[in-house]
Amino acid sequence: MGDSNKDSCSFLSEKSAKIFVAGHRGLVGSAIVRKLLSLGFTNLLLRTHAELDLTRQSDVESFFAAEKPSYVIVAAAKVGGIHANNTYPAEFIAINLQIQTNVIDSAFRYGVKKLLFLGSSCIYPKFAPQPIPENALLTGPLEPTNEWYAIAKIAGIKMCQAYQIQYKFNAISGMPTNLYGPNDNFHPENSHVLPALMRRFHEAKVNGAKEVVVWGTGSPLREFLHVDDLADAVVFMMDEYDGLEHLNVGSGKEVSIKELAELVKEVVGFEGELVWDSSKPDGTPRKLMDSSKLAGLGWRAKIELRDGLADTYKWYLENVKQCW
Ligand SMILES: NC(=O)C1=CN([C@@H]2O[C@H](COP(=O)(O)OP(=O)(O)OC[C@H]3O[C@@H](n4cnc5c(N)ncnc54)[C@H](OP(=O)(O)O)[C@@H]3O)[C@@H](O)[C@H]2O)C=CC1
Ligand SMILES: C[C@H]1O[C@H](OP(=O)(O)OP(=O)(O)OC[C@H]2O[C@@H](n3cnc4c(=O)[nH]c(N)nc43)[C@H](O)[C@@H]2O)[C@@H](O)[C@@H](O)C1=O
Repeated sequence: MGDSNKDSCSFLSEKSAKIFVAGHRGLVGSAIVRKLLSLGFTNLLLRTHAELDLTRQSDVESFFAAEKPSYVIVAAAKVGGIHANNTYPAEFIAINLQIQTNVIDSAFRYGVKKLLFLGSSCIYPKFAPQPIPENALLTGPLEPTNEWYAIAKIAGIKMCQAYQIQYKFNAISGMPTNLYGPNDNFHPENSHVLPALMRRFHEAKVNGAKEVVVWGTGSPLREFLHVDDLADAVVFMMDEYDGLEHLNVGSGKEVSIKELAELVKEVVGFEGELVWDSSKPDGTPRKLMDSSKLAGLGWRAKIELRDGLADTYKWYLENVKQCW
């Protein structure tokens, strides 16, 4: 923690500071907005994709020149599950490199006090030691289904570090594990596993289907974190952390995809059978992160998976028509 630079760590005391939350309508961005509003922040700067396309460098520069935010949280990105990552590699590398490069560079040029960039646990090697410490970065080959996205995210971490080193720009990075919660993407093919299964089990229940297909073998292990816990961690890092190294943000608990499927089935109330489609990729066998650095600073996840699933299913039932 950078005590020598405590001035830039006063985020929580600046409730009227202008904060640009990029990607505020997404899973993560919307949770960050909820958290900031609940804490009493009054001056959030928000733009939809249609209002400001962050891949357009000159538009991003003009926006920062005109608005001059004090703080920036980068939750805008091209995001998707294993199938989307595997199918659209060009979009995953190009769009993510463009968005993050434009936002980080303009934030520095237009006097932003502090920026937080969000990566993902897929930055680590496919066969990293478990739980995965931050220093496992760049120690081995990546998981092929998402290496394009991972390369972009690694470039984002390195760009934050480079701007800290050369320009003393306070740009930090957090690496969340697999997330879920309100405002997730429930697309049948392009979403992540948890929203995909929630929708599939729900539709099977409503339609009286006897079976639900689940991808892969069910053996991969994943660590899930409710997005409200992530939003809490983001605010914590904005207030407390100025380090050069990225920080892992996880729940510390892992489940197999088979266990997850059984849990989602139970929460949704589907009573039929699971059928495994082993023609679909499993992806990384295991990616439990070591989040002890963040824990050492005083932050821990609070929401249990079962409670978070119930909360998300309630949201899904109330908002399903707005999901796509
Ligand atoms: N979901 C997960 O499990 C995980 C997510 N993360 C990271 O968290 C961050 C947010 O992810 P998540 O909330 O899930 O993603 P979502 O897809 O839910 O939201 C992405 C947001 O980015 C915006 N966006 C996308 N492209 C552009 C663009 N060209 N210009 C402006 N805005 C754009 C979208 O805007 P609009 O709504 O207007 O279209 C949307 O609000 C990402 O960096 C991701 O890597 C990390 C680990 C796991
Ligand atoms: C957050 C992280 O998310 C992605 O990585 P991932 O963890 O592999 O993501 P996933 O949620 O899509 O799958 C997890 C597991 O679940 C299985 N699975 C079963 N049935 C469905 C299913 O119906 N949909 C999906 N998507 N997966 C399914 C699937 O086969 C796999 O074994 C990265 O590309 C990258 O975006 C990233 O950083």
